[in-house]
Amino acid sequence: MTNDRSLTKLIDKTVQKTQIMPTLDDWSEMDKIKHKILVLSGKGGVGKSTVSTQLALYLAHIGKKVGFLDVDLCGPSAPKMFGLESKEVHKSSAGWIPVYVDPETRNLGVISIQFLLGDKDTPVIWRGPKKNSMIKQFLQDVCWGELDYLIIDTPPGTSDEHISVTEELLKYNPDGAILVTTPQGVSISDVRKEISFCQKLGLPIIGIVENMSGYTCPHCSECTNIFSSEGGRLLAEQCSLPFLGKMPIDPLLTVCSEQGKNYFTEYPNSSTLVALKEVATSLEKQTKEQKL
Ligand SMILES: Nc1ncnc2c1ncn2[C@@H]1O[C@H](COP(=O)(O)OP(=O)(O)OP(=O)(O)O)[C@@H](O)[C@H]1O
Ligand code: SF4
Repeated sequence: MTNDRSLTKLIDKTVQKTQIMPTLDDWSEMDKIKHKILVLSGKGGVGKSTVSTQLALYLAHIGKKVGFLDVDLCGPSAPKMFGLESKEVHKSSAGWIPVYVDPETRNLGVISIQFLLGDKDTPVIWRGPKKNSMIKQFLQDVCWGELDYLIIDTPPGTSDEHISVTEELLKYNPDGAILVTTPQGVSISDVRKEISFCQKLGLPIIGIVENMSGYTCPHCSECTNIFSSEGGRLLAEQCSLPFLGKMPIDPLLTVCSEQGKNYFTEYPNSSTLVALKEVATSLEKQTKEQKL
């Protein structure tokens, strides 16, 4: 006969099992995605969303199939950066259909809570459990189709959303996390916290990107180090992590992000594009090596 205690244990085990084992439906959608990448930063405003959106645009630009999931529920910025602010997401019987940056090629699909809100000024005032269930739905109910990369942009820090998205993603064999930092000490010390967050949850770290590393003059393309430089590279060396590259401060990039324009088609010969190519190449190399 089963007593109360063993029954509770049995239920706990079943719950754990159903939480860990994805259903066949979950596998079929997430299994079509080759590389699943989380983008994290310890501090706000270091350019995490800029780096992740530009990386997604660049990967799509070189012919990859890319999905972009914005799990910043309280401050979604991806729709604006992709020029999709007024769009709405549609639901089919199979799940949500991403909003495509170019509806013809459909090579870059985006999902953000902003597409569900209608009014972009509506604030999301949700407690942890509601946010967690939204994130879970984002990871299970979107019809991405076959993808080379799914890039997941997160809010800054290590909050409830990060734990939920990481735990959920770990069910689907992710490649790991890219950590974005600026070269200065304060941001670097926050990245150390992100490193230990990843280590505690068992999420591999793909590498570190140093953003706002020097200033590219929009007139002469001269790059000047206005802050200390190389902090991200040094941190990567100290922690034995791959350094994926650095992106300069480029005022033209700010303008493109603000106006939702594609930087590469606007400035195809810029030094920032060279920097971004380096980051994308390192990312491709690291994710290939990790999956071997
Ligand atoms: N390399 C860069 N060159 C020029 N401007 C940049 C660069 N990186 C980021 N920015 C600008 O800095 C501001 C903050 O960037 P972004 O929103 O990407 O940061 P974030 O780390 O995602 O912030 P949060 O997580 O707090 O929302 C934006 O106005 C963006 O255009
Ligand atoms: S960086 Fe130097 S060369 Fe370029 S516009 Fe400014 S002052 Fe002129």
